[in-house]
Amino acid sequence: MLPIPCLTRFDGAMALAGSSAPADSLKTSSRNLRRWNIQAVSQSLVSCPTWGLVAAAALLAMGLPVLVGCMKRRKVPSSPRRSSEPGGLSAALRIASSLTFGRARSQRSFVFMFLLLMSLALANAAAVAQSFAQRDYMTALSQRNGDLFFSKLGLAMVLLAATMPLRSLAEFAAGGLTIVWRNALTDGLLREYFHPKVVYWLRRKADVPDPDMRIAVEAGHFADMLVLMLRDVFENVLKLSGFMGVVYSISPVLCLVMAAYAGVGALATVKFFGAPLVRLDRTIKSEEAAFRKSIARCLDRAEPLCLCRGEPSESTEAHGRYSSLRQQQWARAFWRTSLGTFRECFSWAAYLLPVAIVAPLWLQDQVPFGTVPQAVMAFQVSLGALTVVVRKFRSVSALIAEGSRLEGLSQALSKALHCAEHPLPLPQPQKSRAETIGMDGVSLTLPDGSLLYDQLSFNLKPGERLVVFGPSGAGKTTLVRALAGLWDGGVGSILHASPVVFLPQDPYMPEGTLRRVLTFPSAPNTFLDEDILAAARCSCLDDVISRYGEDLEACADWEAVLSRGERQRCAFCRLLLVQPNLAILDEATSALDEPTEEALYQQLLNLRGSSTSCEAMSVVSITHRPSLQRFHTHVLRLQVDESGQPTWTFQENKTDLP
Ligand SMILES: Nc1ncnc2c1ncn2[C@@H]1O[C@H](COP(=O)(O)OP(=O)(O)OP(=O)(O)O)[C@@H](O)[C@H]1O
Repeated sequence: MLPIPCLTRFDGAMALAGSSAPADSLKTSSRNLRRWNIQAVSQSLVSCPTWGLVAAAALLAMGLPVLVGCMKRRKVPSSPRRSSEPGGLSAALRIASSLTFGRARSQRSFVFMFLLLMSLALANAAAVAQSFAQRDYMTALSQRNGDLFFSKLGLAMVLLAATMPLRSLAEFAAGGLTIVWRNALTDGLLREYFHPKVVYWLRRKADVPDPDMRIAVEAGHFADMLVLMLRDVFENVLKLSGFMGVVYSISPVLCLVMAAYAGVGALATVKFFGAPLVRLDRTIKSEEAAFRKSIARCLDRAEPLCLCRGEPSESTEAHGRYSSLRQQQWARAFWRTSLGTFRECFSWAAYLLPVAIVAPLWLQDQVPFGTVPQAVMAFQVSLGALTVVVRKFRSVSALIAEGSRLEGLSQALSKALHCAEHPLPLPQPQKSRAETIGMDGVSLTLPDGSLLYDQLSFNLKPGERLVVFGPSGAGKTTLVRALAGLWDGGVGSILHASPVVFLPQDPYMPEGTLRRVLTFPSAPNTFLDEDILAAARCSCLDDVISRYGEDLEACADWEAVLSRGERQRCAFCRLLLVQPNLAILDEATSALDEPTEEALYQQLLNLRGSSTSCEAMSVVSITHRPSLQRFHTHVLRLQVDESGQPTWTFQENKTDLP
């Protein structure tokens, strides 16, 4: 039910009018009373010190936060982290428009938007009709016309009843739209995030510290707030179109005053509170994410942290982050308080102005009494619609902050996608079977421009195996990165066989079953159970599979329960199952004892590449252990000469093969 707040202000006059005379003499006596009332009102307006006090208090309450806000503006603490998020409103608008008109739009979102718009439009029409019914029953009440009063009251109740299902429909449409938009946002971000090699480049190149939080939490929150905002805008435009006409029909002056007042309010809000609140919201979001990540990281790396007794140091770090976050939160609390006070003062006018302008019209007999509460209601609703920015500014600023963070992630993903598709030098799959790896004039550089190696060239034929030696930091892993397309500094040409399997020193352990761990990243039903178990035994994993009763569906936190050597053997099992044409092992057996390592390499010698039926698989091994040399046909040595320049030698291995 819409409010009728000014009724009580007129009940004294009504009581006087009602008790003074019979109905036919009412007009004359009430005219006298009205004259008396006008005098009384004007007298009290001029003379009563209370009014002056109220006005002074209002001015002070409105001015003080703005004044303190101006003083504090310089004191908004700057974040210790430099944010690379794109600019606020435009970024949020870009995301919103991509959901509505861009790639992420869907037919279902239009259906929900249509339902939302229709239900709000009908509910609003019912509310306008209700305001007229209200005017009539209030007038009937002042005239003591019981029949008219009850018939108009009945009409108002029918209109109210019609509004209820329309409001439920609007609620449902808003909920549906939120889900559709959240899906669109999350799907788009996830698709890019899991595009091959994008995660690597996102971590290396982009200053986006918390993509997980943005995708998992903020995308949903943004969709939620965007729908609420859209609903508010729809609702307020409709209200405005309905009730502003009502206000204008009652008093054009009131309509003008209202528009001017709303304009000033919106401008003051955006100008004084806009920039600092949006900036603080954005900074707090980033710092909260960094704070959360620093705590989660300690849990992830719990064992090494406890072993090096690093808790006090990490605790100091976490408290430091939190204290910076707290400063930002205090600053935001101040600005929000100022905004809230301003909003309160601003809304007083919705009670005072229409009464002050329309009551004299009734007192001069120019409008019926019901017009006064109707004017108050229409004024409040229209002013509310015009000042939606003032009222909802906290949500607007949070929406802008999250929109800009999502746009920041989207831009970082595009950049990472570009790097993933254009690494330097660009490794190409081989065209002929004459070689499994060919490097021609490859020079790799570090981000600071220093040279790792110059004009590196060598070839391996199918079945040949290369071992790479070199001191720590010589660039052995960087060579693997260049082969995998994970490097962006260098020139030259690289060819390699396909399929190729990379085995890093610290292999990736997925969540889930033992089957998934032993076959990752192949689909679960790619291999037969007996083949998986046989490959696990060949990888010296007998202990692990018997510990789980040879149950491939067993689940555990594999990162935590398997030793590093066991994890390396799991990765080796994947290699035995896939049998690619080329395997690249970067210290992939470094955690194993020598007999186990040699047993695994012996297995490699027996493997045949998946598409070369007669040739054995080619292997590139990076290691610090000279004992592995005898399993390889060629040796590449990366060194640094006396003058500090990187050099390399590539030779055939003359030692006897096992
Ligand atoms: N993303 C990067 N940015 C800057 N420098 C890097 C980056 N990655 C590697 N480096 C530097 O490149 C050099 C070679 O690193 P790489 O990991 O290839 O050495 P490595 O020979 O494999 O060493 P180790 O035997 O210790 O594993 C090192 O000095 C390292 O600090």
